[in-house]
Amino acid sequence: MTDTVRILGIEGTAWAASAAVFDAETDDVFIESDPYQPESGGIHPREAAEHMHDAIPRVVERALEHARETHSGPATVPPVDAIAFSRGPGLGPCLRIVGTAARALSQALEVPLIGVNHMVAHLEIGRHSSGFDSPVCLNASGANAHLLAYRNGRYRVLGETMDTGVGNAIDKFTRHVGWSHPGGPKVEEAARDGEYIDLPYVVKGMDFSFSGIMSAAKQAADAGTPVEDICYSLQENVFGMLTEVSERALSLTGSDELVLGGGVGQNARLREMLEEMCAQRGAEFHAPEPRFLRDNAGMIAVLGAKMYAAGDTIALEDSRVDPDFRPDQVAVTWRSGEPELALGRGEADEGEQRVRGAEALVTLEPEVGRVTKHREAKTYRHPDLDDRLRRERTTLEARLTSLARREGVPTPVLSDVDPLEARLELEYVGERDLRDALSPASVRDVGRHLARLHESGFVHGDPTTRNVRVGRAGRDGSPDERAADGRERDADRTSLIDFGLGYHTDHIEDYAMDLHVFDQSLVGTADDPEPLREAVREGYRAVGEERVLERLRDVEGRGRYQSDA
Ligand SMILES: C[C@@H](O)[C@H](NC(=O)OP(=O)(O)OC[C@H]1O[C@@H](n2cnc3c(N)ncnc32)[C@H](O)[C@@H]1O)C(=O)O
Ligand SMILES: Nc1ncnc2c1ncn2[C@@H]1O[C@H](COP(=O)(O)OP(=O)(O)OP(=O)(O)O)[C@@H](O)[C@H]1O
Ligand SMILES: [Fe+2]
Repeated sequence: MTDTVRILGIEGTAWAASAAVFDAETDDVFIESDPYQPESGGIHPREAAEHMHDAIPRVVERALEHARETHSGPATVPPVDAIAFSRGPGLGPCLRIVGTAARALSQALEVPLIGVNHMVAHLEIGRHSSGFDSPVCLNASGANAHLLAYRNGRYRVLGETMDTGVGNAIDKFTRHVGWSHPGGPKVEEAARDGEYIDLPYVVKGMDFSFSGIMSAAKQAADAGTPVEDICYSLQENVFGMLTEVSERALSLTGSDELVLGGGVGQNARLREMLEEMCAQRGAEFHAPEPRFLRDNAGMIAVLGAKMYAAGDTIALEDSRVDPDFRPDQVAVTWRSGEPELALGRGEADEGEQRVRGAEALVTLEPEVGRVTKHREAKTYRHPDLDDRLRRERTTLEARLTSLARREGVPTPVLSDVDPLEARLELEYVGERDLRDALSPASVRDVGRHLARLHESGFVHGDPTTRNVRVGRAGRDGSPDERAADGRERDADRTSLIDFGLGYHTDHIEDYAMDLHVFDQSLVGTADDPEPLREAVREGYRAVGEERVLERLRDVEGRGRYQSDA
């Protein structure tokens, strides 16, 4: 008998009925899958469940056969050590079939049961095959799109889609033009012959939205724009957005490793953009092989083995499936004691005068009180899109930095702007980034500033802990004067910088999103974010409207699994 761990994995959250056997000693992963292919339209939950009902027993049997064939122990010993299954997120009717099969098998073989979060499995398979320590992970799947990073025992959601998953968005467009499911590979194919047309591009901090670009794409198709041009431009904008937010996540966390997960990760253009972005900033990029990107039981078995080694099994009575299972709900038992991301590390050493942000190269001259910010070309983006974004953002940053200041929010004084060159010259403010000086008092101050912007009818757009400076402000406002208003100690006073993603709006939703972006960045950078999140709300309440905070609670309640509806 061998003592190597072998795990049987079962997957069936939506379309892939799949079973796998992972052998931890040889690192071999055997996968047997049977995809559901809708006759027309997208995934129908009932049809998908019928498919699972038929196909799960078949693929499980095939995987078990493989396990028996490769098993060296006596026939009385079970061929696998545990059964791991996707507990969610996914379509309820499909999940229940998988759950039932897994429970039955665990009882029949008398081996433990392991409940795996499908999204965490998409991430862990990349960590497993790359050997990276603590990467940021971009999950680009059908029903989801989000950025995850490990911190303090959980995978934190640094950013995510504000509406549909990325694959579903693409699939809806292809349905509109009459193509069969799944649409992603067809868009990739058609894009080869396309030319660039202007389409919306929406990122808010590390969150992003696909609804605007998708309606524009459908309208363009209805108006007779060549479909290959739309496909090409959809890929450029949608994948450009995902690449940009990934870069923001690397910049915010200080990580220099990125892994990709999910079915859309099979797209060569997406991988090319991520690869190029990472190369440009000196980070490492890894995409697992295609059979591990699309939904598959291999990733369930691999994570199952890690959980098994950590003793993370579940009792039958606790093994209910969860269609809304979020990755940040999972207690990451299999990584305890591992090193954390070195958060708070900047890209520049003390004394060095150049900082590479997510967007720009920033030259700091504190002794003369000056900062020069240059949005350099991002070669992963289409040049037309790149020119447009850099120009727009430079102009907006100049305009809103000054406007905020007039509305009483401390920001740097602007001394020069050149939109064509995407270059700004600003006053040097503060002593350090908020990321390195988090305190309830300082974030309370930020809460007040955001409320004041919103009261004036615009949003910051990217209020992260790196876009707030703390400590002695710029040239005006003597320390005494500011201390005299009795609010915060001088050391906790904050200035806002980097307004390039800001815009005018009177929608409560946009104000709530602004706060949500700040919240997520606190969650991503602080060990104990709760008191800080509370302090932001306190500060906001003092100046702004309660209904924005109410809307913020709605926004937080979203981000649930969305079916293909
Ligand atoms: C919860 C679970 O059921 C769900 N699964 C899922 O979405 O299947 P996945 O295999 O990760 O991704 C399927 C999506 O991946 C897209 N896709 C496949 N090949 C593609 C390609 N070459 N380019 C773009 N998209 C592609 C398909 O169009 C489809 O939308 C998820 O992970 O969100
Ligand atoms: N006016 C300023 N005064 C002092 N420091 C500044 C100023 N502007 C920028 N910095 C420093 O440079 C860093 C990067 O600047 P900025 O956020 O504007 O660039 P970016 O590329 O847009 O970054 P990101 O998109 O990652 O937020 C800031 O985090 C801050 O440390
Ligand atoms: Fe998936």
